[in-house]
Amino acid sequence: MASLYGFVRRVYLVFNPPAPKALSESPLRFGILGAAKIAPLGIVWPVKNHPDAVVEAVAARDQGRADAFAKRHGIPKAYGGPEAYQRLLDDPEIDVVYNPLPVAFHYEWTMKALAAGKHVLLEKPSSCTAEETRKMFALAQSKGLTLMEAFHNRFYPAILRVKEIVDSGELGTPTKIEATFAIPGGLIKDNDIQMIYHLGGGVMMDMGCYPVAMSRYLAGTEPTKIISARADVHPKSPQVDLGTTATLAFPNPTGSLGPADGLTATLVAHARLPKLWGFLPQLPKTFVRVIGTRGTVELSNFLVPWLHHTITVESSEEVGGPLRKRTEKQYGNLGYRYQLEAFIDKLRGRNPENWIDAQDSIANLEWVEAIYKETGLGSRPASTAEVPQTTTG
Ligand SMILES: NC(=O)C1=CN([C@@H]2O[C@H](COP(=O)(O)OP(=O)(O)OC[C@H]3O[C@@H](n4cnc5c(N)ncnc54)[C@H](OP(=O)(O)O)[C@@H]3O)[C@@H](O)[C@H]2O)C=CC1
Ligand SMILES: O=C1OC[C@@H](O)[C@H](O)[C@H]1O
Repeated sequence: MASLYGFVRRVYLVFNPPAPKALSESPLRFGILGAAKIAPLGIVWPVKNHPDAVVEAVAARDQGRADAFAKRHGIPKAYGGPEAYQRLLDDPEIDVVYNPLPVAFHYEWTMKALAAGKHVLLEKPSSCTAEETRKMFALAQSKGLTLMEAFHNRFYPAILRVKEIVDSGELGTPTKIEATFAIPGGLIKDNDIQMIYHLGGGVMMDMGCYPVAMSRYLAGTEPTKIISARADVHPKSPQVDLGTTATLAFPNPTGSLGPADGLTATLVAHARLPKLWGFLPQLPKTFVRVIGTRGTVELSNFLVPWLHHTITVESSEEVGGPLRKRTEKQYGNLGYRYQLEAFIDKLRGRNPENWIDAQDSIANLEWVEAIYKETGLGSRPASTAEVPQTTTG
C-alpha cells in the first residue's frame, strides 16, 4: 500500500511540480524548438519547479500548434511558421535552447542555436554521427557556451547508487553487464520519428543509445570492440532496426584479478517485442545488471527509476562464498528535474556533481555507429544543412 502511495505521489509530483519557494530575479530563459511530445516531461515541468529558470518561448512549424502548446503550458511567446525555429534563436530574450527535434535535425539546429549565442540542452541521441557531435561540441567550446546531451537517467539517485555499488568493489571484478530497453509492439507506430530513417530513426539510435551509454558508464571505460551485433529490421523499411542486440568487449578492469576474457556487455533494444506464444504481449523491460566475481547488482528500471524500481544486490565476502541478498530503493522527487538542476548549476558557474561531457556524447555515438556498421545497416544519414562552423561561428 505504501509503495502504491509512493508511486502515485511521484507521478503526481512530476506532472504537478510544486512551485519553487522564491524565483530568481533574472531566471535563465529557455526556448523550445518544436512542440515535441517529450518537451513537457523533458523541460516544461522540470522548469516549473526550478527557482532559476523559466520557459520563455516555444517554436513550431505551424503557428496554431505553437499557440496551443504555449497556451497549455503557460509559455509567454509562441513562434510559428516556416521561420519559427530561427526566429526563436534570434530572440535576445532567450538564453538557453532545448532541442527535442528529430535526431536528423539535432546537428543543424544545435549549430544554429550555438551560433546565435545560446546554450543548448540537446535531446538524446546527440546527432546522427559522432562527427556531427564532435562539431557541435567544438562550436560550443569556441563560443564559451554550454551544450549537454539530455541523458536524463544518468542523474537519478538510483543510477548513482548502482554506480556506487559497482565502484565500491562489493561485487568483485565486473565480468558482465546486461542492459535491456525493450517494449512490446503497438506503442511505436510506423509514422513515429523513431521509425523513419531519414529523420535519424532506428531503435539503436532511439532506445539503444541508453543501454550503450549505461554500459559505458557502469564499466567506467570505453569498449574495445564489438563481439557481435544483430538487428531485426522493419519489414517495410530495411534500414530501420526494430530490435538490435549487441555484445561489446571492455578492457579487463583490474588486470590479473579478472577472468581472462575481461568484461563483456550485452545490450538489447527492441521497439516491438514479439508476442509470447503469438498472442501474449510482453511487458516492457528496462533493466541493467552488473555481474562481478563476487556478486551481482540489478536495477529493475534504469530508464525512469524515478517512477519505480528495485535495486537488488547479491554479494559474498569471497569468490564462491555464500551470497547475501538485499534490496534497496533510491527515489527522490525530482524526475527529469535532476538533469535540469545539473545543467543550470553549470550555467551558473557551480560545479554539478554529475555531467555528460563532450567526450562521453561523442564516444556513445561512435559505439552506436559501430553497432550499426556491424549489423550491416550503417549510420543514419548525416545532415546536409549549411551551418556555421567553429572557424566562422
Ligand atoms: N529524454 C527522453 O526521455 C526522451 C527523449 N526523446 C528524444 O526527443 C526527441 C523528440 O522526440 P519526440 O518528442 O518523441 O518527437 P516528436 O515526434 O514529438 O517530434 C519532435 C518535434 O520535431 C519537430 N519536427 C521538425 N521537423 C520535423 C519533421 N520533418 N518531421 C517530424 N517532426 C519534425 C516537430 O516540431 P513542430 O512542433 O515544429 O512541428 C515535433 O514537435 C528525439 O530526439 C528523441 O530521441 C524522445 C522521447 C523520450
Ligand atoms: O528516450 C526515450 O525514452 C522513452 C522511449 O519510449 C522513447 O522511445 C525514447 O525516445
